[in-house]
Amino acid sequence: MSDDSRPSPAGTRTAAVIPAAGRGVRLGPGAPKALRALGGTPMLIHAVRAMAASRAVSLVVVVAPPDGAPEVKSLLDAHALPERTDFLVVPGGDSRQESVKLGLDALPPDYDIVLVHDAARPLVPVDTVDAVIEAVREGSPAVVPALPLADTVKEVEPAGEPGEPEPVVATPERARLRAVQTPQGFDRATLIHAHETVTDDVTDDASMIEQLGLQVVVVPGHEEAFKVTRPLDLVLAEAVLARRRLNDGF
Ligand SMILES: Nc1ccn([C@@H]2O[C@H](COP(=O)(O)OP(=O)(O)OP(=O)(O)O)[C@@H](O)[C@H]2O)c(=O)n1
Ligand SMILES: C[C@](O)(CO)[C@H](O)COP(=O)(O)O
Repeated sequence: MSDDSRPSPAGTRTAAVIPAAGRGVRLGPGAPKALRALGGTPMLIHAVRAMAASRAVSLVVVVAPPDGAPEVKSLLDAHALPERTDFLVVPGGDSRQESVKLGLDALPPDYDIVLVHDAARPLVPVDTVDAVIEAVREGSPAVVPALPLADTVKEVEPAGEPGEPEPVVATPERARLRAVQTPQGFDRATLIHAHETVTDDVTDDASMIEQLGLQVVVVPGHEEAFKVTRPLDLVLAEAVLARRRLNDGF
C-alpha cells in the first residue's frame, strides 16, 4: 500500500482505467491475457491491486474482453480488494484505443485525474503510480513513466516479406530515447478531448495528447513495470513475484 497518506487536494479525485480486453496473441494460445494466472492469481487482479494500492485512486474501471464482463465482475468479487476503492466493469473493443475510450465513457463526472494502465503490466510498484499522479496534480496535463533504453535502436524500412533483410534508415541518439510504460496520467478533460479528436491509430494515450500540440512529460518508470507480452515476460513476472513474496515473508 502507498506510504503517501496525504489527502487528495480539495476537489481532486483520481480514477484508473485498466484496458484488459486484449487477446494476448503474442503470449500464445489460451485465455485472454488479462485472465491468465501469475502466481496463481489472474494478471488483471494484480494490475487492479497495483492501482488500488495508491491511496489517491478511489475508482478503478476495468475494460473487460467484449464478451467477458460478467466473468471479470465475478473475479473482482472473488478477490480481496481495498474497501476504499470502487470498481466498475465495462466491455471493451477491437483495439486498445477503443477499449480505453469505452472505459473513459463509463467514468462518473467527479473525477478530474485519470490514469490509464495496461492489465498487461501487473507488477508496477505503487511509488511509480504515485509519482505519475503527483506530476498531474502539479499541473502537467499528461505524464508518462519511462526508462532509458539498454539497446541501440535502428529505424528501418519495414520488409515486404517476413524474414527479408530490412534497410536501416537512421540510428536515433539513444540518450534521448525512453521506453514508455503505464500508468499514464492525465487531466481528465484533456484525455477525453484527445480521444474524441484524434483519429490516427496510436500505441499509447500520451501520443494523442502530443497530436493536440500539448506537452507530455516523463517521470522515472520502474523495471518491474514491464509489459507481459511474450512467453519469456511471463517467466520474468513469475520470478519477480516469487522474490517479492519471499521478501514479504509469505
Ligand atoms: N482490443 C484491445 C486490445 C488490447 N487491450 C489491452 O491493452 C493492453 C496492452 O495491450 P497488449 O499488451 O498489446 O495486449 P494484447 O492486445 O492482448 O496483446 P497482443 O497484441 O499480443 O494480442 C492490455 O492490457 C490489453 O488487454 C484492450 O483493452 N483492448
Ligand atoms: C501503452 C504501452 O504499454 C506503452 O508502452 C504500449 O504502447 C502498449 O502497446 P501494445 O502493443 O498495445 O501492448
